Amino acid sequence: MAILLTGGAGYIGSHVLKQLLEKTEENIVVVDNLSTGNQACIDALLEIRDFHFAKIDLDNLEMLEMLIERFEVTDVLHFAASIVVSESMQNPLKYYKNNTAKTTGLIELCVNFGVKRFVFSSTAAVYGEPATNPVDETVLLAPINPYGRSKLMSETVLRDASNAHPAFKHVILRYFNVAGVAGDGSIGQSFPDATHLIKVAAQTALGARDALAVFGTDYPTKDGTCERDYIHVEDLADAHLKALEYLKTHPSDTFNVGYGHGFSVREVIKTMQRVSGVDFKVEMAPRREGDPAILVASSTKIKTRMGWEPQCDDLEHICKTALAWEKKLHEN
Ligand SMILES: NC(=O)c1ccc[n+]([C@@H]2O[C@H](COP(=O)([O-])OP(=O)(O)OC[C@H]3O[C@@H](n4cnc5c(N)ncnc54)[C@H](O)[C@@H]3O)[C@@H](O)[C@H]2O)c1
Ligand SMILES: O=c1ccn([C@@H]2O[C@H](COP(=O)(O)OP(=O)(O)O[C@H]3O[C@H](CO)[C@@H](O)[C@H](O)[C@H]3O)[C@@H](O)[C@H]2O)c(=O)[nH]1
Repeated sequence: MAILLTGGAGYIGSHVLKQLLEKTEENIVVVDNLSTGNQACIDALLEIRDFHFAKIDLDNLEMLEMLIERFEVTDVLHFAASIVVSESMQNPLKYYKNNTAKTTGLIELCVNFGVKRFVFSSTAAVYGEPATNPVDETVLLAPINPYGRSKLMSETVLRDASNAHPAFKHVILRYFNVAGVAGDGSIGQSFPDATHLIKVAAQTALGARDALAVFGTDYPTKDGTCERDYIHVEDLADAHLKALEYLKTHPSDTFNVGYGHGFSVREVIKTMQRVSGVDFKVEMAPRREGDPAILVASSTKIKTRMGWEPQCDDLEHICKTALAWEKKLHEN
């Protein structure tokens, strides 16, 4: 029995990998093409305990098949994807190919080779521009960008596969905005061109960028800037461990993972300025294509059904951990 992680060298996958290595005794296999993930992260995690790492693309089905058979993989956590909303507007085919087509190939392989449980990294972007917030899992799914549509299509493939093959069960986790890094500072978000607000704010506070651009100040929100539900990556990682346990005794299902309250772009910037002590330069810019005004999770379902209890629901803490990691990257 073993757990396979795709995209385990990336930001979220590596934090889940860390918790699996620390808290379980399962055999673990990681595949990643290192397009945005990073070898240093794999090396740091190998210090905790041994696992198998293969640098391959998801489309290498031959190698994936060999790994699933050799390690007798029973569980798959599928993180590997392209993730930047704005890039998906410019280059949608990259998203449909890397996210939907390759995920379909992986699901087919899992069904054919007896994988029992599959946890899928979906996104709040499947909700598009919801009529009200917080959103629960039952509201209309109407993504407004190719990234969200590529993930929604994968959700559909997964549901249909489980319906047709009941021995293959899944949990879909719809993450809201993931931020922060591991409290011990051992791993973090390393991709230098990352576009996420909190990482960009930390880089600007440290002088790695001249200014932070606020994308849109005319949204129908509390201060005109977009509102998002920022969830600490360690709480998100814990949801994956709970999802694997849940699937052993429950049917397939879908869960939001967020805190249930939103912060505007201006509020995030103010928080980063406060924790860094740097009044960095902020510039107002036009809206970024594909951005909804507000996305906030209702997380009642995951709390009541899986017993998930967030430990890091604190924007200051999230910003502090992101800043500490950025400092470490800066010094190396
Ligand atoms: N970061 C967020 O706020 C957020 C929110 C919602 C959902 N998600 C989802 O979470 C998952 C992980 O995101 P992340 O933030 O860790 O991104 P990331 O870019 O850090 O991680 C993705 C990993 O997958 C690898 N990868 C990509 N395509 C691959 C392929 N074809 N073959 C093999 N490896 C491949 C990359 O090298 C990287 O290590 C993604 O599925 C993303 O859609 C992220
Ligand atoms: O330099 C920046 C970066 C971001 N923003 C704004 O900050 C908000 C958050 O943006 P970002 O951190 O890039 O995240 P999202 O575009 O909301 O998308 C993230 O969150 C989604 C879930 O809500 C995931 O699915 C995506 O993979 C992940 O990139 C948005 O309103 C952006 O317009 C700025 O104003 N300036």
